[in-house]
Amino acid sequence: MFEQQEHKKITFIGGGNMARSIIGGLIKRGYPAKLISVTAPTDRTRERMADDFGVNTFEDNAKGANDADVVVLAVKPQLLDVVCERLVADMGGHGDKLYLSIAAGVPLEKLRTYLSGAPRIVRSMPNTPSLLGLGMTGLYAPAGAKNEDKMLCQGLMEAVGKIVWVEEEAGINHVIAAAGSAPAYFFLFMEAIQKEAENMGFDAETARELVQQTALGAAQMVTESTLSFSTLRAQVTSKGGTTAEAIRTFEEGALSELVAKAMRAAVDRADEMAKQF
Ligand SMILES: NC(=O)C1=CN([C@@H]2O[C@H](COP(=O)(O)OP(=O)(O)OC[C@H]3O[C@@H](n4cnc5c(N)ncnc54)[C@H](O)[C@@H]3O)[C@@H](O)[C@H]2O)C=CC1
Ligand SMILES: O=C(O)[C@@H]1CCC=N1
Repeated sequence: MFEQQEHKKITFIGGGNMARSIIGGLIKRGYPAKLISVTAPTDRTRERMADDFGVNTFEDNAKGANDADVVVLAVKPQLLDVVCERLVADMGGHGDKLYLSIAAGVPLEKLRTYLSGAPRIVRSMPNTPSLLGLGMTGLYAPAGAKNEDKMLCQGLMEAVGKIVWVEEEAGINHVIAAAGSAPAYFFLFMEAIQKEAENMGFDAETARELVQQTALGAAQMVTESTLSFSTLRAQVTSKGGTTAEAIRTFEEGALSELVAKAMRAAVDRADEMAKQF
């Protein structure tokens, strides 16, 4: 998978949770650490990146990005304008580099403005399971983007999980709702089950074990089966049994509607961010 990227140097601007997940996933897949650089303002972040993954680190964004082929924009959305403008000013231009943004809610046209008209920009929406090579990333490139650039970004993100291209930029916000933010939904659900298992008398460790092994088993069943989610659910739900009562309780609480509302709230927030940042 890395043939075409063998000589590509990647610099991550920002070394937070998401950059860490992608870098960890790349290293796990055998991407050479010496080709990866990370910039971050704090010593601690840079030290952790160097210690954990053996990548190059820089305090100065432009120094880190100067000889990169691909610059991954991995700072918080609200910092992107300042960070990008400073970056191109310090590099003396956009350098015709390929920029891959992972930021939620910052439209490509705004990125292009912040990056002084850079012609090669791809947007992506990854998620943190990338760290384990189990990421799910949405990618968007504008009409006219070079196929070579698209394939490079695809190859990078495929190295840490699965990818899907969206035709319209708005699709990136739908990927946020269904995948980028979604690990947190599952964690929340697990937190709730663990909490009640503890209320029922299990110690925290046992409660966690009950939840995590069940979540892992369920996710693995979904992955290995061609059956629909609802069929798999039906297989657990004996007529007149315990699961039926639990599911009825979820339905009474309109769980599906609540999930839909939460996903729409994530999209709305991304739309709002697009106006702000
Ligand atoms: N956390 C997640 O699950 C996901 C995050 N994203 C996107 O990834 C981006 C980063 O998010 P997180 O990693 O969660 O945030 P984070 O807060 O963990 O990381 C941001 C990083 O940027 C660094 N930073 C701050 N100012 C900087 C500067 N001037 N120059 C260079 N680096 C600077 C910080 O030190 C920090 O390491 C955001 O745009 C977010 O929308 C996208 C998908 C999923
Ligand atoms: O919460 C956020 O805004 C980012 C984007 C998707 C996951 N984390």
